[in-house]
Amino acid sequence: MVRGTICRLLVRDVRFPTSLGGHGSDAMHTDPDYSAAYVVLETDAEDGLKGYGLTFTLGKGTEVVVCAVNALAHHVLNKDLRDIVGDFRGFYRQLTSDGQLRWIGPEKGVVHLATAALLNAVWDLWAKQEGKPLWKLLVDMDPRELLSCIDFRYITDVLTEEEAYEILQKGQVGKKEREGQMLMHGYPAYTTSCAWLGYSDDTLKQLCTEALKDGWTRFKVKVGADLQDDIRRCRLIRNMIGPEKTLMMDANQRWDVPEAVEWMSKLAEFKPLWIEEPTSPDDILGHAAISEALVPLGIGIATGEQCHNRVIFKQLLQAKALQFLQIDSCRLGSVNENLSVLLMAKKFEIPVCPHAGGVGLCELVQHLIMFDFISISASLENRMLVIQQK
Ligand SMILES: C[C@H](O)[C@@H](O)CC(=O)C(=O)O
Ligand SMILES: [Mg+2]
Repeated sequence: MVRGTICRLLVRDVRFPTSLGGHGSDAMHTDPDYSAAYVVLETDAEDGLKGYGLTFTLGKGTEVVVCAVNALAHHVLNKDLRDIVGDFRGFYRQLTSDGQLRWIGPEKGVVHLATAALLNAVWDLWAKQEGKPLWKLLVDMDPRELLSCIDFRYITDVLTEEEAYEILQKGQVGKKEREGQMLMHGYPAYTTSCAWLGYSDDTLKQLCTEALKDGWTRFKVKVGADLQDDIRRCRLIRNMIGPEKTLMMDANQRWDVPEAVEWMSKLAEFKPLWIEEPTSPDDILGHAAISEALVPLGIGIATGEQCHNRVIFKQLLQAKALQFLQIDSCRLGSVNENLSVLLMAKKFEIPVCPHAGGVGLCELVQHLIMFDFISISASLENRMLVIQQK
């Protein structure tokens, strides 16, 4: 049973100097310091449990997100946790509809990252009070209760609550077996850790050798800054992993639409499963055009790590602009909004391969994707998550 009134909210600016080693670097983010705005919620309940939530940032931006969390804090403080989760849709909408703060969103940018951090902390607290990991809380939840956490505003033209209910009802079949499968075998994963853009060829070779030794079979390489470098690095990694293993490429929004098509046509010989974020995350029709040109070459489009909200995902799906959908546990408005995107992806039969890798993301996203497999998608085909290589 959920319990207690939220009596304290702490938010910390946590940063790691990853830029010093080029870790996490790509064609647009050459000096990322992996960071997080980290929220801790305390209640007056005697159990002493706390809710921990975060959103991922790249360094200096963290102080701005911390400010936004503080600006939203009054929506959470002194609230009874039962009232929050008892009307989670209403609470999500209260946060995202703040009459003054929504002007600097709405449901996008810094204020939405702050919403994600706060709501992630609420979900964590709820799961802890129920004595379950988050994925299990979601899996065990009655479909109607689960749907009551989702704000369907702006997406009912593609997914009504009743359709979502039918999806969840169908997902009940074989649920126990899939849960057992997850506990026994886990979820398929890939690594990006060998091939950040700032790494030398020697580092790439060394990390790739270690990854192969550790049994990795799916690899992602950063591309997009210099074509000749990309050709050399992609050849190197493809030669090392062989023709059978899976290779993905990630351009982190570097290109114009025609440039993306031209560039990827030159990298097609390395047989990438997908090109990720080929252009601006806001350019839905641009993604559709790139997809139309590259799918015949066997290259899918993956995007989502910088998609603001469910509306952008809705339109990407409507426009057939992506073949792999990458939710982000800390950019969308927490579990609430991620649930709506998982359900839309199921309706369009597009596999979800979440974005992760940054501070806390791999840990968070496991819960969402396990729930997706057990209760929604019931499929592992063309699906994987990303885990940090040790
Ligand atoms: C700046 C981040 O490291 C970014 O490159 C992550 C990313 O695009 C990914 O993991 O995918
Ligand atoms: Mg990416």
